[in-house]
Amino acid sequence: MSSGRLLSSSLLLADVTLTYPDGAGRLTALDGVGLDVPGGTLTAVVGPSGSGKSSLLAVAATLVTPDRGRVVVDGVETAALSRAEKAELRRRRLGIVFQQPNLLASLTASEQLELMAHVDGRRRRGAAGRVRERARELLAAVGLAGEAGRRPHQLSGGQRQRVGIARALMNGPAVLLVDEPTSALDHERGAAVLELLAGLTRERGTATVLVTHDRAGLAVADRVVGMVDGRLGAGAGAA
Ligand SMILES: Nc1ncnc2c1ncn2[C@@H]1O[C@H](COP(=O)(O)OP(=O)(O)OP(=O)(O)O)[C@@H](O)[C@H]1O
Repeated sequence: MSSGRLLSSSLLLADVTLTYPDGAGRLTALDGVGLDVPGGTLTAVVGPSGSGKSSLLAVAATLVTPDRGRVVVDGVETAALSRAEKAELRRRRLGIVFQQPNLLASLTASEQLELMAHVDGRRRRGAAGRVRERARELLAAVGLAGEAGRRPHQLSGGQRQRVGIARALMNGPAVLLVDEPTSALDHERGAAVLELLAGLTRERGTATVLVTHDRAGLAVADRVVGMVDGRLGAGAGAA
């Protein structure tokens, strides 16, 4: 094991501060944030608009570099990585689920997932068949075994979000970052998507961070943290 790796947690943020330019000064979006999410657990982050939730996800995703602090993804310290190394880390160890799944209109559900594996670029002999098999397995895991051949316009909003979740899991990520996955869904479909995320987190051992306003999200979480003015605190019931 190289010295840059830690085994204790799959996502660790320590004393993370992020500021943005704001006129003549700086706006503090994250203020000394610490978060430790072990594999196989789901942490829900709740908080008012502008409190820093999206910034937290962007930093955890290595899309934005904080002014200060550590971001450790699956044991890898990210501070010293080049842009290319961060991109590879994202492809191999991070899964991201967005508010809208942004599926490609011309591809079937299975092809949306297969594309992820090809972008990942790990090609082996016979890989295409295995990639297809994995896509089918994941679509079955999100309850879409019968929909693998359907294109986005033939799927409901909830089904499209499930495709987005399966796609995020395609490369076997250690860390799953989820941003308001139920905002476009009715209560019942939203609750089902959140239950699914919690189940997949335990089954696949991902360290999952879920930003949500949805009370059903709090119910499925192992831990709820509240975000106020860029700071994290215990947040059970804070939504
Ligand atoms: N690219 C940026 N440049 C400047 N300021 C930004 C930028 N992104 C976010 N901010 C500011 O940082 C603060 C935190 O924003 P962030 O989007 O992380 O909050 P949020 O909790 O996700 O909000 P919402 O729930 O509305 O999505 C806000 O004051 C916001 O205006």
